[in-house]
This record gives sequence, C-alpha cells and structure tokens, in this order.
Amino acid sequence: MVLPENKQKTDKNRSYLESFQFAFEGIRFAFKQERNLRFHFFTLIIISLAGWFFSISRMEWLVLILTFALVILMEMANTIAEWTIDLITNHQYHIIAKYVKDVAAGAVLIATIFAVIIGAIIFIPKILEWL
Ligand SMILES: Nc1ncnc2c1ncn2[C@@H]1O[C@H](COP(=O)(O)OP(=O)(O)OP(=O)(O)O)[C@@H](O)[C@H]1O
Repeated sequence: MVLPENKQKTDKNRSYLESFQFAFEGIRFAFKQERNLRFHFFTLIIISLAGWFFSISRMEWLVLILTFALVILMEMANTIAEWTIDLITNHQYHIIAKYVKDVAAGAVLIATIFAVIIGAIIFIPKILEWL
C-alpha cells in the first residue's frame, strides 16, 4: 500500500499523542487487513457474552482476559512476521521466509489451543450444570 506523499512519515514521533495515534492506526489497519484477527475478536465477544450468561467468577474473568490478550497479541505478532517477510522477499520464495512464517503461524496455533483448553475448563462444567 502506498500512502500519499504528504502522509509518508519516516522520522521519530515527537509526542506521546503522536505515538498513540500511530499505535491506534496500526491496530485499526491490522484488523482491517487480517481476517483471522477479526475472527478472534468475534470469538472474544461470544465468549464474553457466555461469561456474562454463566456469571463466571472474577478469577475466571481474569484468566479469560489474559487469554484473549495472548491470542490477539500472537495474531498481531504473526501479522508483523508475515508483512516483514513479504516486504523483504517481495513475495519471492526463500526457505528462511518459510521457516519464519511457519513458526509465527505455529505460535498462534499454540496460543489458540491453550485458549480452547482454558475455555473448556471454565465453561464445560457450567454448561453441564445448566443442561
Ligand atoms: N516468501 C516466502 N518464501 C517461502 N515460503 C513462503 C513465503 N511466503 C509464504 N510462504 C509459505 O506460505 C505459507 C502461507 O503464507 P502466507 O503469507 O499466505 O500466510 P497466510 O496463509 O496469510 O497466513 P495466515 O493464515 O496466518 O494469515 C507460509 O506459512 C509459508 O509456508
């Protein structure tokens, strides 16, 4: 993606406000471009509704919030790896590029598997009780 010339900035941010502005722009751009991030966010809303429905404890909310953060952060790290590799390789095949992208994807998978396990530990007993 090429920005108009007056928007292309490569020097250091001069204020905290400017740093926040670009950080939010990064979050917004990642969500716009990455389908998986939108999917994780959708899951976060559904699980939060389930947490509210089953009146989960404060401790369970803490674990869930940490898990949401872990999965979303891993997905953003994966996006950083993918875009950096595409920038460096210009979409040409390189074995190291493959390793970097596959390891980054593996990290997301591991975070997701643990998130599913945590969700199951919290919700399965509550669902069984509710049935
Ligand atoms: N430049 C490259 N050189 C070598 N292998 C690559 C390269 N780019 C991608 N690959 C291989 O293709 C796979 C898919 O890469 P891609 O960038 O499309 O990820 P993706 O499918 O968009 O990932 P995600 O599902 O996390 O969004 C990588 O895991 C890697 O094995």
